[in-house]
Amino acid sequence: MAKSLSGAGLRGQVAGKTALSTVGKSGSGLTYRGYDVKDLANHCEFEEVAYLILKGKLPNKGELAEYKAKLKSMRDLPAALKEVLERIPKDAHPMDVIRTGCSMLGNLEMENDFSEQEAVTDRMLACFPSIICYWYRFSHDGVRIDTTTDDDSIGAHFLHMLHGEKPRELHEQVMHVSLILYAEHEFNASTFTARVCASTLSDMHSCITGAIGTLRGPLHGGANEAAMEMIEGFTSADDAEEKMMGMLERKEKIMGFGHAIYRESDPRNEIIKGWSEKLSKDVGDEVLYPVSVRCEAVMWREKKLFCNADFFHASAYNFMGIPTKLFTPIFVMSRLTGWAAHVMEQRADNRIIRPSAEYTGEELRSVTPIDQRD
Ligand SMILES: CC(=O)SCCNC(=O)CCNC(=O)[C@H](O)C(C)(C)COP(=O)(O)OP(=O)(O)OC[C@H]1O[C@@H](n2cnc3c(N)ncnc32)[C@H](O)[C@@H]1OP(=O)(O)O
Ligand SMILES: O=C([O-])CC(=O)C(=O)O
Repeated sequence: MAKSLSGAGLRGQVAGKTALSTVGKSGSGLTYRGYDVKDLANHCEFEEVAYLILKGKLPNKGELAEYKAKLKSMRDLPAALKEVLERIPKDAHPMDVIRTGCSMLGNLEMENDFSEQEAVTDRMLACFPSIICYWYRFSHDGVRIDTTTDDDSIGAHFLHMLHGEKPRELHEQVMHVSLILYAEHEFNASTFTARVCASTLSDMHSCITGAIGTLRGPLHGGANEAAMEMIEGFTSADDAEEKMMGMLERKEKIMGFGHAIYRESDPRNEIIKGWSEKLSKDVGDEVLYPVSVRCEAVMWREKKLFCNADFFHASAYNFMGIPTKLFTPIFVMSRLTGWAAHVMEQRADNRIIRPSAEYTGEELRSVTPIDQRD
């Protein structure tokens, strides 16, 4: 019954102001500070877009070089954080690892006051890939990796630490695109979490830790992992169609499809789909990409549901040799920019976020003494 209320999930309600992005407005599907995401994905590196989101303008060459050099210099992890990461078991979920890593960093390098908000954000941007890969390689391969690579970009740094070798140019390029597509998305659930936390005047690490926990769920960022688990169970496009029809008959939710705001398509899909196709050819894949394309066709034909940003990210990441459980942490490495910018925006014009609830419980009643209760 609650779902039929027009306000369920706060859908359609304006919960605050932002100058950071527009989602699903007519004319363009997604813009960051006035730029179409397709334009950004075609022409920019992720670090340019991070700069745009966090500092308000696209950097010129000198500003970008300086920003990248600064981020590069902050990739190493404090010894106490490495110790914590080494104690987290191999079967932990990497989203829990990055959540703990972010929280621990907040203990070691606390944001003392809001004048440090940009500095602590840059530090997180630089070292989140190190946190993920340090834990992953220690727990899975028993090695203590060097997290101070000299790779030019955050995406290349991540792939280098993960695979133990410098990534190919194609893979670095895909990481730029992927991180750009995931960077910012208005008042999605994880960003709203960050803003609620910020509205109490809490610190940046607490806001980001809460947002990571919210992104983890399969209805939000976790959908890229869930989509991968589904498509790798299909042996061919025909097999995918048959099994999906069964899932739809059983009214199962199909991860990587649908959206709370977009009605006809997610503008990020066609971009990542194009790169997934390119990577599929590159690795000589004859199953995963055709399976994914068939899933898209079946969902549209049967339900008018379209792929969201997560669906083709699954195959794209898989073609680059990225383990499925690291998919959502990559989303974190990127969305951190949007989250932090929203925290800064909330702080700049704050009122504590505290909505009201429609009470559906018992009428007022009095306490029965404990020895008289059933
Ligand atoms: C980066 C991101 O976070 S993008 C989102 C990632 N999440 C996923 O891919 C998870 C799968 N998708 C979903 O669960 C939903 O589409 C959400 C959470 C994204 C949006 O939820 P809502 O805003 O409630 O969806 P919406 O109101 O459009 O749903 C309309 C109907 O379509 C159904 N539907 C929506 N998505 C799906 C899906 N993926 N599979 C099957 N049915 C679906 C809903 O169940 C609903 O039917 P009902 O009214 O009979 O319950
Ligand atoms: O906007 C949303 O609800 C979910 C989403 O696509 C995102 O956060 O990228």
